[in-house]
Amino acid sequence: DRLPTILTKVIDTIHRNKNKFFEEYGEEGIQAEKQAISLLSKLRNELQTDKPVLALTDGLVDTEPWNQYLHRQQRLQGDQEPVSWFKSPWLYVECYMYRRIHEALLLNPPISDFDVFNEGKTQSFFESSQAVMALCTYLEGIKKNVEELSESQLFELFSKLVQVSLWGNKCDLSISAGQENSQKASPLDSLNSLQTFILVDDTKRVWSTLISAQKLGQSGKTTADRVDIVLDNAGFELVTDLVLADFLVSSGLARQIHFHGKTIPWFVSDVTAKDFQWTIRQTMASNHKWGSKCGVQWQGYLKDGLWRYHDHPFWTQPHEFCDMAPDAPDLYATLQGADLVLFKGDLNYRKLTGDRDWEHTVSFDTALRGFGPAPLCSLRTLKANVQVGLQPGQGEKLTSQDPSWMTNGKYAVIQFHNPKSE
Ligand SMILES: O=P(O)(O)OC[C@@]1(O)O[C@H](CO)[C@@H](O)[C@@H]1O
Ligand SMILES: [Mn+2]
Repeated sequence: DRLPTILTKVIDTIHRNKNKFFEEYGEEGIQAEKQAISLLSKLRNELQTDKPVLALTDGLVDTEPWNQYLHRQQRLQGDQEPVSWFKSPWLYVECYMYRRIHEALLLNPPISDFDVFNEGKTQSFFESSQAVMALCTYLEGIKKNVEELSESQLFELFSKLVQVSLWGNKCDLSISAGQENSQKASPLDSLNSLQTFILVDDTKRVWSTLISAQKLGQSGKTTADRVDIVLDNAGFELVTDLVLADFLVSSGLARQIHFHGKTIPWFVSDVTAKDFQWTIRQTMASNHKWGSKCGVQWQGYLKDGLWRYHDHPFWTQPHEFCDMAPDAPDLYATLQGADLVLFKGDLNYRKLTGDRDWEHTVSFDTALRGFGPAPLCSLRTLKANVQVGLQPGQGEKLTSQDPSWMTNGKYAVIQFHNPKSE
């Protein structure tokens, strides 16, 4: 239901920007706009009428892996019928739609790098600005006396900011098919009342991992070397991740944070390099004292190499993460350098667990099927029907109380896996 609506909005966005393309590129811009819309209308028709999934033709670095994946699907389903939209795994065709949107633009220079989701992402940031400033104010308050805090006080703050980042994942524009979905109130006030909606809470295990990774650093202080954050959505969610990352670095819990974003516009609201830089610049430019102080600090962390931003085409392919070691060994090796990897959001959870119809009581470790480059934790609000690691009877109870618990975004998990303790 959602995908055709999203495609229609994409077409409308391109059309609304016709004048901008004309001003920038003249008649060539108008031709590109028409061509891109025609490709996207064709795509919508293919999707709605269960046509075969087609090979990509745009010659990007990931075109070949995508086309190989199509062959893989074809082999899996047998060679009688072509792989088509309704008869293929949801995870695969949903990812494929976003890659085809990118292809439609890429094949049409000069508008190839137009981000069709940019308007929604920036709007969602501006609509959350009060909540953003409340978070920045809170963070600056913590940082004033962070040196004097005991380990248990640090744990309390860590747990709180993990939850803020967790609930930040409610604000995604894909689940709402692009409808406005921002954070209006300060999330800090509602953490207590949201606690009962966290179905699995492994925060203490995450904390123990961070603490046991503390080594004596060059500064003469003990710290873990590196925490990686596999980002999800721009807008409010990204700010919650930056706030958590700032806390980790400024409290000395981690020396470095590596962020992982997307190379192309993805699932409506996911973070690209441009969104990442824009969000930090925008926060810096805010006329709120603590907001701009945070923005300046974040820019400084990037300049000093304490924060790094990476992207890799694997994040915008349809593969489950247990395929990462063979299919993207360089990315797997990068993640192996982290003391802890945080995976944000629902799509990452689907890829961690392979989006299978697991029994809810199957363990997270089992569902990962060997994926474990480093200790890892999923921070995810539930929006798709896969959930593992629950207690016996927990899933049944939820189904009877709230039948759409797996998809309505009201529930969440903080789920941890340590490959070293297996
Ligand atoms: O990964 P996110 O941003 O938490 O969620 C992405 C999402 O909204 O998009 C799909 C629905 O179209 C689902 O995978 C999931 O519910
Ligand atoms: Mn997302």
